[in-house]
Amino acid sequence: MHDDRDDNNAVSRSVPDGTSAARLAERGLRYALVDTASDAVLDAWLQADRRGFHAPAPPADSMPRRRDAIRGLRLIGVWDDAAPAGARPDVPIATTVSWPNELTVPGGALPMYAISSVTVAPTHSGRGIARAMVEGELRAASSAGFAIAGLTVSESTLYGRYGFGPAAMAAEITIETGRARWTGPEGPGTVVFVDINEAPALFGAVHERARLLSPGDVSTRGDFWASLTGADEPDAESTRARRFVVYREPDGEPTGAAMYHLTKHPDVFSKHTLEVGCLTAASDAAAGALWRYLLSVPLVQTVKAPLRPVDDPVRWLIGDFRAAAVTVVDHHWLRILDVPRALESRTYAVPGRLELVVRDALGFAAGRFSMIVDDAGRAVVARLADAPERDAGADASPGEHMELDAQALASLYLGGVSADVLARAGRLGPRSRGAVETVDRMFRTARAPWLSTWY
Ligand SMILES: CC(=O)SCCNC(=O)CCNC(=O)[C@H](O)C(C)(C)COP(=O)(O)OP(=O)(O)OC[C@H]1O[C@@H](n2cnc3c(N)ncnc32)[C@H](O)[C@@H]1OP(=O)(O)O
Repeated sequence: MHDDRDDNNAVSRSVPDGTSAARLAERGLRYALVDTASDAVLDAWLQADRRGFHAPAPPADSMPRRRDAIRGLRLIGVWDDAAPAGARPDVPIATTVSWPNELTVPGGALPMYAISSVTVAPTHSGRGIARAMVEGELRAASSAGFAIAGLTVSESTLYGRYGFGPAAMAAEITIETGRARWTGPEGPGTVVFVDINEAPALFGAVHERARLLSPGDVSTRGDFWASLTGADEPDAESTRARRFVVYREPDGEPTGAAMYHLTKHPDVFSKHTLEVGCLTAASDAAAGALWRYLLSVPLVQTVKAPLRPVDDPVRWLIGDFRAAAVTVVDHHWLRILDVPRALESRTYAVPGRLELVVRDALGFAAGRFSMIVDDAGRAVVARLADAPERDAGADASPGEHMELDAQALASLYLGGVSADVLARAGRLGPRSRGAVETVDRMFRTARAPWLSTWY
């Protein structure tokens, strides 16, 4: 298994991008790595990050924990040293954070450069600061040897311009419990309540197995499960409302975990809404048992589960298909930085040959590539000379031709969208039509890609 810690050290120490530093310096702004040895500097960065997402200032006694959670990461700040009197010059006007994690892909996993906390203070928006930071992080990822970068987004309009594509969708599932009637099998194990103190370790252990079953899912950072469950802030009102259940196999092994809270109906005590904060499962039996449990909680009229896989089997586990309403949203956005390495890191459903011509305004993925997949589903991808036309008569013909941009390539990568859909939407080059069926046979996966968390 890949060890994230080695990459983490390399990433957090690597210098900030010179091109972006120069671009921002022209505007009188200082772009730099955050000095993670200094508590005061970390606190100022955290303040900027929370302000960027309109979050309340954190309680003072939570600061040591918050600092520890980010100290090992690559933190970038942008400072306006010419801020007028009264403004706090130590608080950055823009932030990003990055760290290495592992992305599950069909047939394996590969290191990924995760980017988050991209914020620019409203006082400084619209001046190209976010662009400089995101491009800087992509250059940093590429020079550190990452083949792929990823992020989850506050708005889906932000990252396509940098070559990110929506690669794994999420389903928001709303189920009317009164109509649902369980028809699925009964698992052999048991659903039990667990205390919040036990929740982070149990949820983390289950997810660590579950994430490897879903292309598109990622490894999580050390503090992630304490933060998601609220175990790091047990007295907060939102935490106290949460309930935690675990599915244990007959031998006691936990293979599923769910967290939820109830939103009370203002008038009718039997019409509450149960909101699922997390459902992670390493087996179909565990997922089914947890769904069955959630749909049977008394006094609940509606169960709402955001962030589910688009092919969640739950609609086939209940008696009334229309008891469940499903809305699909973009969720995991990926950016391919090294085409041969990214494509060679996953397996493919059938053998085949392709010639890919990738356009990329930022350059990372641009070029012509031959892709040959063998009978075992393993790919060999090679950069070809940049001649615009291949020699049609040559036996070494790289295969059917597909022309696309970096964003479309990222969306195709995990099989989350078909080339047919992209072609119908005019997202592939005009000469790509002949390759569509081949690409779809090769890239398709048994399961829809899914990212089970935010990061
Ligand atoms: C991975 C994550 O962290 S997702 C979280 C993103 N951050 C947030 O949602 C926090 C609140 N928002 C913000 O902090 C800022 O408004 C940001 C980060 C979204 C944008 O910062 P800015 O410095 O104003 O962006 P910048 O001026 O660099 O604009 C870059 C490009 O994005 C576009 N853009 C900026 N804001 C938006 C928006 N809300 N919707 C669509 N496009 C936008 C600009 O038009 C510009 O396009 P172009 O370069 O192709 O011409």
